[in-house]
Amino acid sequence: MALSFRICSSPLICKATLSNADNNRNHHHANDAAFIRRAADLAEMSAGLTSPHPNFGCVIATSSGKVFGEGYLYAQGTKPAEALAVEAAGEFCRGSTAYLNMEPGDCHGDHTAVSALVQAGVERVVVGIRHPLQHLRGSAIRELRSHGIEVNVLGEDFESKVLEDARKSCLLVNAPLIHRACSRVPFSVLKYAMTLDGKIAASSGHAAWISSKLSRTRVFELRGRSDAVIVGGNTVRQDDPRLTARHGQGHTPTRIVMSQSLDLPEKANLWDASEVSTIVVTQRGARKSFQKFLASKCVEVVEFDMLNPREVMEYFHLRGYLSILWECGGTLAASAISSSVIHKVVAFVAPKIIGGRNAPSPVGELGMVEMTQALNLIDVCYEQVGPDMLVSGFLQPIPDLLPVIPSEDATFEIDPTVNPFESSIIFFYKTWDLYGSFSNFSPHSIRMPYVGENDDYMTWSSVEHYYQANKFVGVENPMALDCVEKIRTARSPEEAALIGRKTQRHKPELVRKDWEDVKIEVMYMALKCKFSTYPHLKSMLLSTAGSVLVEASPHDLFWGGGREGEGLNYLGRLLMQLRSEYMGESSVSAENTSLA
Ligand SMILES: NC(=O)C1=CN([C@@H]2O[C@H](COP(=O)(O)OP(=O)(O)OC[C@H]3O[C@@H](n4cnc5c(N)ncnc54)[C@H](OP(=O)(O)O)[C@@H]3O)[C@@H](O)[C@H]2O)C=CC1
Ligand SMILES: Nc1c(N[C@@H]2O[C@H](COP(=O)(O)O)[C@@H](O)[C@H]2O)[nH]c(=O)[nH]c1=O
Repeated sequence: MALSFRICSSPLICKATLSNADNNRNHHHANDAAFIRRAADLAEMSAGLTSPHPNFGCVIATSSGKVFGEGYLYAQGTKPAEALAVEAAGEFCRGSTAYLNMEPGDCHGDHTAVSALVQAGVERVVVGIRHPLQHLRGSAIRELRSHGIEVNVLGEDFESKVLEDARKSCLLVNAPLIHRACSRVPFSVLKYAMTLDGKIAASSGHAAWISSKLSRTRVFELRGRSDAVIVGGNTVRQDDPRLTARHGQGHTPTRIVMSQSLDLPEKANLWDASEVSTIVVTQRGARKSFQKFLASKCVEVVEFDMLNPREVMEYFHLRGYLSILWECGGTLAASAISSSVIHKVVAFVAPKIIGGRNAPSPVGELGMVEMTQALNLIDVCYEQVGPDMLVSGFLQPIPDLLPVIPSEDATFEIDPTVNPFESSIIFFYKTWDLYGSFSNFSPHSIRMPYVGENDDYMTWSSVEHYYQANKFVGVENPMALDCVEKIRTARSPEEAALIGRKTQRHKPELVRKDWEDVKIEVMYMALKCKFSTYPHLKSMLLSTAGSVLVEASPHDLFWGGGREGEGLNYLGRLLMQLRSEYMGESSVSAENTSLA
C-alpha cells in the first residue's frame, strides 16, 4: 500500500489503487475464511472418533475459490487429512493453496501430513490455529516454510473480522484438546432438558421425556463426541439411565457416577458393563460391601479423600480424558459450576409447562443473591430442534492458545501470585523459580565418570559442570584436559558454563569430534543421576505428571523453548522422558506389589 502512494501522482488515482487493493485483500480474506471454516467443518465430522487425537480437516483450492480436494482425519492412526485431500486433488495440487483448521501434529518422526503437501507442490498453506500442544506447536509450520511454502496463520499473519470468525470455528472444533493443553481439567459440557417453566423433572421426580425425540438424538451425538458422561447418585436412583450413544455411529463414552453415600440400587442399567464401562467415584471408605458388589459387576470404583467435581475432573484429566458431558441433576450441576469445571452449557428447552413448587431445576444452589451476580454465557447460539429450542453458550471462553514462553524480562514481571499448578505447562529457568531445581544450574552435585568410561567416578558440583566438561573429554590435547579440570573445579555453574562456552567458541579444536552426536546422551545421563540421587527431586518431577515441561530460556534454542516457543526444548523433553521412565517403574513395582 505504501508503494502505491509513492508511485501515484494524483491523489484520486491513489484512492482508486488503494480501494482496489483493499477490495482484493478483502476478497482474499473472504476466500481464506470460507475455506478455513470448511476445513473446520470437515474436521468436525470425526469429532469424538479421533480422541485423544485432534480433529483435522484440509481443503485444497485455488485462491480464486476453486476447490480441488478435501479430506479429514477419520480416526487415530488413519491417513492424515492433508494426505487425503492431496490424493483427491491429484495434479491440481501444484501451485494451489491448502487450508488447514489446525497445524498438523507431526510427531514421533511421522511427517506424513507435511510431506504430502510438500511433495504435491502446494504453494501456500493457510493455518487456522497452531497446534495447541507446546512440543508440537510451530514445528510443522517451520518445516513447511523450510521447503519454501508460504504459510499464513490466522491472527498472526493477517487479521480481519471475517478471519477472526473462521479462527473461532477452528478453536471450537478442538476445544477439548486446547483445554487439555491449557488447564488441568477436561473440557466439560453441562447438558440438560427443561420445560419452558424451568423444570428438569416433575415434583415426583419423574423426568422422561421432556425433550423431543429429535433433541434426544442430538444428545446421543453429544455423547458420541465425549470421552465420558457423568451423573450424580440421585439421577441413578431416579432415572436408572443407560447413558449410551444410540445414534448408530461414533464411539461410546465411559459412564461415570458420582456418589458420596454409595446408597445406590443393586439393579441398575449402568452396572451392565458388558458393552460400555462404568466408573463409580466415591468418598473414601463409603459402603465397602457395595464397592465389592460393583467390582463383581466389573464396575470400577475410585475412592477420593475429598469427593468434589474439581478433584474428580483433575483425576480424569490425568487419566487422559479430554471431554466430559455432565448429564446430572441440579444438585451436582451447581456443585460443578461452583467448582469452575463447567465450560459450556447446552440446554434443550421444551415448549411444555409442568409447574410444581418442588419440581427440580437444572442448577441448584449457587449462593447468589442478586441478579447482577448471574453468570452470563458467551458466544450464545440458538437453534430450533424439532419443537424444542436448543440454547448453548460458554461459561468460560475457550482459552486462547498457549501463552508464549515469557522472555527473560517478562519472567521478572510475571505476577508472583500466579499458581503454576493452574497451567499444564510448567516453565522452569532460574534456580529460584518454583521448579528451579529442574535447571542444570541447580546446586545438586552428582557423582559420575566421564561418559563412556566406567571408573574414576568423581563429584561434579552441578549437572552444568558435568555437561560443559564433557565437551572436551577424550581429546588428546593437554589444553583440553586442563579445560575439563577448570570446569570441574569452577566455583559456580555459571562459571562452568562460561568456560565451556568460551572455549568451544574460541578453540573449537579442543571440542571432541562426536560432541553433537553424544551431547543429548551426556545430558540425559547427568539428569538421570541427579534425579536418582535426590529422592525429593524425583518426587517433584513425578508431581508434574501430565504437564509439559519447558525450559523457558529465551536464548538457548536447543535446550530451551526460546522466546516464542521456537526453541527445541530438549532439556524439557529429556526431563519428561525421565519422568515417564520413573512412572513406568513405579507402575511395574505397584503391579508386583499387588501380585505379591
Ligand atoms: N431433564 C434432565 O436433563 C435431567 C433430569 N434429571 C432429574 O433430576 C433429578 C435428580 O436431580 P439431583 O438430585 O440434583 O441429581 P444429581 O444427578 O445432581 O445427583 C446428586 C447426587 O450426586 C452425588 N454427589 C456426589 N458428589 C457430589 C457433590 N460434590 N455435590 C453434589 N452432589 C454430589 C450425591 O449422590 P449420593 O446421594 O449418592 O451420595 C448427590 O445426592 C431426577 O428427578 C432426575 O430425573 C437428572 C438429570 C438430567
Ligand atoms: N429427561 C431427559 C434427559 N435426561 C437425561 O438423560 C438420562 C437418560 O438417558 P438414557 O437412559 O440413556 O436415555 C437421564 O438420566 C438424564 O441424565 N435428557 C434429555 O435429553 N431429554 C430429556 O427429556
